[in-house]
Amino acid sequence: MIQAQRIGLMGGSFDPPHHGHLRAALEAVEALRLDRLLFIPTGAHPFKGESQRMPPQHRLAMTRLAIADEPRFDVSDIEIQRAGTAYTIDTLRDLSQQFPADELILLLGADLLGELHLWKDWRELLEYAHLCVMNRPGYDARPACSLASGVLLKHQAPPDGEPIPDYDDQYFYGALTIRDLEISSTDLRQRLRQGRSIRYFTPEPVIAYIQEHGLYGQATQ
Ligand SMILES: Nc1ncnc2c1ncn2[C@@H]1O[C@H](COP(=O)(O)OP(=O)(O)OP(=O)(O)O)[C@@H](O)[C@H]1O
Ligand SMILES: O=C(O)c1ccc[n+]([C@@H]2O[C@H](COP(=O)([O-])O)[C@@H](O)[C@H]2O)c1
Repeated sequence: MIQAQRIGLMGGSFDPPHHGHLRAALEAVEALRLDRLLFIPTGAHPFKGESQRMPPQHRLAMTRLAIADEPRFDVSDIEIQRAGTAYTIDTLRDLSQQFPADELILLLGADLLGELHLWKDWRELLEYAHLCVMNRPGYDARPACSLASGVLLKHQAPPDGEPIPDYDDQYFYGALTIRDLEISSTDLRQRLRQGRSIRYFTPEPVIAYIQEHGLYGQATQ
């Protein structure tokens, strides 16, 4: 009999991917005992205009290069292939059909929590996946707790007065504390535009790709 797998999902623009993404993903794999982790570069983003971002084929290629050394990591182009706006709820529906016997865990950095209530059908995300929120420097994870308690109530709230638990199979919502790494794609893009190095913030093959294709204002090599 095939054993059910625990599959982590990490959606993002990955514009470009960096070691903040990779460390967060690896810590989630270890802490949550994930068998695999899928990086899912966004297609047409619900909130971000496409003119503000690198075209999806470049973000997909850079993400593939970034994760190449870790056998438990994989990249899904499911959102890039989909026509129309790429909503996470649609991705979860599709993946839960693709992996019916497996357990899906959606990983979110704390920066996403402030806007989670604006996502399409956000309360229904939990019909398809566990949610796991990871801390991120500069973002307050506390709003997560009030939001999460709303989510928990729909399923199985902790008894009155008890704090939101850390990751626990009993609950659908979990918080995972990871090592703080103050790295963002915004900062990397800014450095590139200023002609500064992004070495050691992201794997070398990603830097080579950026230079080869002249992305983010780099001269083509
Ligand atoms: N340094 C980091 N530590 C923890 N989580 C991170 C870190 N960087 C990104 N993430 C998480 O990875 C996912 C994808 O992030 P995204 O691709 O938007 O990167 P970003 O650095 O936030 O980009 P940008 O600066 O363009 O907004 C999100 O859940 C985000 O919270
Ligand atoms: O489903 C939505 O309505 C929705 C709205 C905004 C963002 N998301 C998802 O949030 C993830 C992180 O997005 P971002 O903005 O950090 O690139 C990515 O997987 C997006 O598809 C999803």
